[in-house]
Amino acid sequence: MNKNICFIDGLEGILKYREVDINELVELPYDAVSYLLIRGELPGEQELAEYSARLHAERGINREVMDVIRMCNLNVDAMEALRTVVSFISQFDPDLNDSSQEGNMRKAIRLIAMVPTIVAAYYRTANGKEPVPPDPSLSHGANFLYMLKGSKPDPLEAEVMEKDFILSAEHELNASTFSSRVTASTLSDLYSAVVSGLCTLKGPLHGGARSEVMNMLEAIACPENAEKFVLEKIEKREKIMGFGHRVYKTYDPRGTIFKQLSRKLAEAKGDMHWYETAETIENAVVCELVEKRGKPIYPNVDFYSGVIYKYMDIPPQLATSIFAIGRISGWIAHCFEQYEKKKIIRPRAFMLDEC
Ligand SMILES: CC(=O)SCCNC(=O)CCNC(=O)[C@H](O)C(C)(C)COP(=O)(O)OP(=O)(O)OC[C@H]1O[C@@H](n2cnc3c(N)ncnc32)[C@H](O)[C@@H]1OP(=O)(O)O
Ligand SMILES: O=C([O-])CC(=O)C(=O)O
Repeated sequence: MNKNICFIDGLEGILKYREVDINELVELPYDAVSYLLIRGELPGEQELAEYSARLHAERGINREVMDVIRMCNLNVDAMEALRTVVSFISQFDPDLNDSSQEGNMRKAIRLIAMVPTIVAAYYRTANGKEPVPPDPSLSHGANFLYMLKGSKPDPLEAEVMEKDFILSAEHELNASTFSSRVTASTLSDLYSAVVSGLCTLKGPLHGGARSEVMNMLEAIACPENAEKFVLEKIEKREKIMGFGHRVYKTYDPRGTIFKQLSRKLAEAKGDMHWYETAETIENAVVCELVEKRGKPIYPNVDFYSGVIYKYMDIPPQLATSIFAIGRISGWIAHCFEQYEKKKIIRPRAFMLDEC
């Protein structure tokens, strides 16, 4: 029997994927974490080499897909493009209607491998640049940055990207995973389930908050403006993006790691500006909400990840689609578990009263 995909202790701030703590997972390659989520066990050396080789071999996209990406970037934003293109590529998958475990695994590998290529190609073509083909010698994170920017990434940025994908990979029955699982529960195909996840991740109360955090940082611009911005928002009873969580009543353990990583990047670049702006926002939100509500609200996974993207020159428009690159392994792990159950998820309407 497989270990639970995810364990969250929202009071103590503990997160595990398949019983491995997030602080240990973040030291592994994304491919190993993806394997762990989907297969249920950490891979041995040989298994990891084989899994990575399969992922690296499936990173390319064909000309028809490139044409659709070029069409998308005339009209739609990155998440709309990603949703459309993932739906479009299903027709090229020879295993689309093979619902055996092996057929689903082949689809999973293609999806995990191709999504970063789609996001990077969308970004480059939208900015009048030629897409950069994937480099099979690079890790998941380094290859994504290479396809996005067109040059081999600095090692610290590659490491941070890899960790970002790991920290974003899985979070139990969050809204997007739930919608992927519902789709899988009808025994619909894996592409359809991933499209459901993308559609749900896009909203600003979920993964869309990551883009909104970056827009907020840009609007605030410097630490001196942060407190006033926060106080005005709270006064108007508006939400501060990147704060609060349905499950965590304490600091999100991924928030702690993202905060450390954003400080590391800031120091390496000799530019504390965005880090200090973010920290001032955090202090103001925590103090003001303790004052107003008697209890604080802490940064969630979307807050300091947005700071990291600022340091890596990633535009806000891409932030949520980059979240999806990490989260797809979690969606797929849940779909596989659901396929095993062969049971439709069909809650009753009264259950929504508790949401
Ligand atoms: C990957 C992810 O999905 S992580 C979450 C990303 N989303 C965001 O960052 C958006 C901002 N945050 C939020 O909207 C919420 O905190 C959610 C959606 C994450 C969690 O929502 P819920 O558990 O339903 O909490 P809910 O929205 O009911 O908030 C409870 C209280 O805290 C307040 N609150 C919650 N989040 C915030 C926030 N970010 N800023 C200010 N106040 C907040 C609410 O106004 C509410 O106050 P009240 O009791 O006085 O009415
Ligand atoms: O779990 C949730 O509700 C939101 C989410 O996806 C995350 O925090 O990663």
